[in-house]
Amino acid sequence: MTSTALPTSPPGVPALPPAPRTGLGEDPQWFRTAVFYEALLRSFADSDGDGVGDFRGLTSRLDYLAWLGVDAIWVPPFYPSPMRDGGYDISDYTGIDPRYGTVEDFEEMVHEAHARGIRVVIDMVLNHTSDAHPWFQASRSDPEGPYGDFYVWSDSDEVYVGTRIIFVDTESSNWTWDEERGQFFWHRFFSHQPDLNYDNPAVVEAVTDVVRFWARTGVDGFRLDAIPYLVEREGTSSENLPGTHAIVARLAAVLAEEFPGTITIAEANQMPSEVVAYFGTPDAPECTMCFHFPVMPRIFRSLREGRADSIRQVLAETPEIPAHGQWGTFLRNHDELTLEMVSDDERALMYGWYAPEGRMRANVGIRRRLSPLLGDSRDEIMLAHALLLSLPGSPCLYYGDEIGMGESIWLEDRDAVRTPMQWDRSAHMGFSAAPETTALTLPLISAPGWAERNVADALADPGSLLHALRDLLAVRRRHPVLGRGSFLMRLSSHAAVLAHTRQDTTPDGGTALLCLANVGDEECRAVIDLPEMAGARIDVVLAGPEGAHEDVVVGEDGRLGITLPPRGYRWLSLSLPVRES
Ligand SMILES: OC[C@H]1O[C@H](O[C@H]2O[C@H](CO)[C@@H](O)[C@H](O)[C@H]2O)[C@H](O)[C@@H](O)[C@@H]1O
Ligand SMILES: [Ca+2]
Repeated sequence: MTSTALPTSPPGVPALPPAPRTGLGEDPQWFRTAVFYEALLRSFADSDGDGVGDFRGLTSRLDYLAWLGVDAIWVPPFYPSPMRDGGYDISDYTGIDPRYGTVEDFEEMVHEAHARGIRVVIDMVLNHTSDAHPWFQASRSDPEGPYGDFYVWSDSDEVYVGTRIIFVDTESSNWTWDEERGQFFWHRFFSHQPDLNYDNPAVVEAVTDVVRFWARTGVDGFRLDAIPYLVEREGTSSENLPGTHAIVARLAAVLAEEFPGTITIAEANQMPSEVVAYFGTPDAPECTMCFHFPVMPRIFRSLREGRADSIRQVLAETPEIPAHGQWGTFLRNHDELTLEMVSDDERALMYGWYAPEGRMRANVGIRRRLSPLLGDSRDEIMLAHALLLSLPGSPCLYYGDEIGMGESIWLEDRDAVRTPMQWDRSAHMGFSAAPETTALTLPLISAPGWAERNVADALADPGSLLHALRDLLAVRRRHPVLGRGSFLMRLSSHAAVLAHTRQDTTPDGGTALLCLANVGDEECRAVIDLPEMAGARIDVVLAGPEGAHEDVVVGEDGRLGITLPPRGYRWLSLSLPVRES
């Protein structure tokens, strides 16, 4: 496969200035209040009728994303790749796979996104390459050559034995024997994805140049894929090691100096106590944002237990983060619903509730989409989003979940949740203008009840899930305290009711939002302790599910009593009365 390379500066020549980000506001803190949207390029919209989604297709749908209220898109890897891991197996870091379009198409997409006030975050896979990458080909054939030390080679596979295997469905070792070189090579993921050797300064230089290369295009940020695994050491888990942090900090310093305002998002599927280190420190910052992995399964767990304890607990175990940082939260993404960060008991519960059939599982997780996971329950989907949008962090939606798209567990691996976007009822559900006989990148969902869902129908129905989610996003946008404000868990008298406040700390007291969620499937009454809010005035900002709602007050005793319907949620704005001094 050929690639289309962007023009680059020869080594030693000062980098070109980044492309201007025309159309965007000047807010360097934009990521705090942003709603992100993962647009899986190959499955989003196909402009040229070859059955594969592409940049021009994505560009043609930006108006829809702007309408929905999306502030930033995350575009998964689009680089040349043998596509044995959905593009996370890169064979050319500075090219664009021609199936996705040209350099001009990419630049046009970034430009048009910016013109609509939408930022663009691209995926950067630094831990490993495809075995088809020329670096690996050179490394295996010429051990003494310039790329000989670019990967982690060993005469023995009895090295780093304390390191867990991540892709347990397919891999039995993190080492694979290479006949050509006559040595084992190290890989944390598939055996066709050799890990780069970050102990080699030439590797660090090479990947830093790759990051510079893409930063120059004017993208707004990078999702740093699989970042905990850069460096490995004997006698450790080879995860989150100091050497790995040093490399992330170095990358951050390069971006801050040469491309200020470019954000990084750490994909570190670890417990928050470990992840927090990927924010770095004010003196040595690392990432702008880090995904918070373990809160996600706890949202799902709480809905089946009818108790909010597990969410409370994981948030209690979440450390404070430096002022420059922000969590990234999500309900689903292009991978399995990962259960790596839960206990064995919790995992068994989650499989029982959400993956009763073996085919629904992949590695350590569940390869299903949001709507089918939640039994296509509108109330549960809305409640899950109300939680997502009110807990600390900037939320990321997954394409298609806004119309309740289904899954295909008959497809292999995580392709179950990567089927083409369903835009309308035309051929190929509006995803592609390809002839009816053309095989799409993946087959469309065919199950009755799921196959027909599409954006056009949802747009035409003011009562649709799509409209309800758009309204929810609009409420969040009107309340930036949900992105910027401090977070405090509140004491609730009912186990099913999660209560927390988000508060701005301005000299006059600022604003506070009380967010309530009844994760149970029965109506319940709860009393919430708000000791410093006695007598506060309350405005209802959000109330669901729809229906009549009682007026509530914070009594002079600092308590608020409320009855919530099954799966009910409320966002209440609290303002303290001005007291005479
Ligand atoms: O490039 C390899 C993989 O990298 C990301 O993986 C992450 O997802 C895994 C689950 O599929 C997870 O277990 C791991 O901890 C993460 O780093 C990427 O999102 C995957 O699509 C990709 O296969
Ligand atoms: Ca195409």
